[in-house]
Amino acid sequence: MLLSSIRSLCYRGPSIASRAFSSSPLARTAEVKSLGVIGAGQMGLGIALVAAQKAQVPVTLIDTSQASLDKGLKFADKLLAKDVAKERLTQEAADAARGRITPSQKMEDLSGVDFVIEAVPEIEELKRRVFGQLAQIAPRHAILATNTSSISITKIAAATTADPTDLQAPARVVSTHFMNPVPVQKGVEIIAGLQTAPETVAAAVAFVRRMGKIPAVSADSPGFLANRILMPYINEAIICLETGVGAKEDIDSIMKNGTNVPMGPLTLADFIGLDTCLAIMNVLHQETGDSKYRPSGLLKRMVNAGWLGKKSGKGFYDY
Ligand SMILES: NC(=O)c1ccc[n+]([C@@H]2O[C@H](COP(=O)([O-])OP(=O)(O)OC[C@H]3O[C@@H](n4cnc5c(N)ncnc54)[C@H](O)[C@@H]3O)[C@@H](O)[C@H]2O)c1
Repeated sequence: MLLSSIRSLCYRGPSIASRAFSSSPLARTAEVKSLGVIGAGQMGLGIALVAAQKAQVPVTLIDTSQASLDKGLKFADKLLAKDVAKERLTQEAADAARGRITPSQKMEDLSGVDFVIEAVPEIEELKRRVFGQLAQIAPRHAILATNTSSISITKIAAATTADPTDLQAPARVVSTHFMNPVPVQKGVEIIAGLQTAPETVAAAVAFVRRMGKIPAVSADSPGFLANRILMPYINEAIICLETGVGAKEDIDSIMKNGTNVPMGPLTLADFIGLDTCLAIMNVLHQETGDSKYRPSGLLKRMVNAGWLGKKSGKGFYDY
């Protein structure tokens, strides 16, 4: 079922990129022996930690900010210590997982990895710049994955064409869209751009399975599946707050206790990050031109105020 979804979502025309890539040894994904993660924020850190623990591959974790790397690794230590305390993990396994993660501020340290997952902020220009660099640095067999929540994979893949001698780079770009928090959520959306080779999608599916995750395939459509459904729900909850339909506690309470989800939509928005929620709503609104996706005014004002949710200490609630 999943494989037929992959086939129907991937372009299967006679592209040079696709033909060249299909003979690559990476079609056999057991050969993914090392991972690079770009961005050590809440998503990148979680991806690095789960890959080190479950897929047991060495991970090079890149961030331009030393403070983010320090904060991320401190958080990894805390998560591992909690697992050891609860006897979900032995101390040896925790030490081994932590020892597989190497922090760095240099993209050049990705020159030997087999698979890269980018998790920098949801800004199209930034992601395009990172993929432009990555295509020049990563080995020519490496899968180049993005964790974008909403930006077109086709556009991100197109940013890898700076080197005219590397025709197959866009065919190696795919999305592995992990859910937050990565160590807890099982689902991962896999999205192919127009240029993505079917082998790249198969490699992504196989690798996230090695990480203990459950892949689901989506088309390269605004918001993909998860955020196309989730974000209008969160946005509507914020509009209900803004227009006085309910207090924040009541909005969260009725959705939590009435639809059997672990937290209400405003708490969830705080956990995701209000900047990320706004960025996704903007993509849905701009790409579809449909006013039903217009971001709430309150969401915009909160982001302008720097109230980004849990990560900034203040959102709909205080942290
Ligand atoms: N937060 C969520 O719930 C969630 C869920 C799924 C997907 N995503 C997506 O994952 C991505 C990352 O989101 P996040 O919540 O982890 O963001 P975040 O703000 O917590 O972390 C981003 C990190 O990227 C670093 N960074 C910025 N520019 C960089 C560069 N050029 N090179 C290397 N590192 C750089 C920052 O220093 C920061 O540490 C976004 O695309 C987001 O849409 C987020």
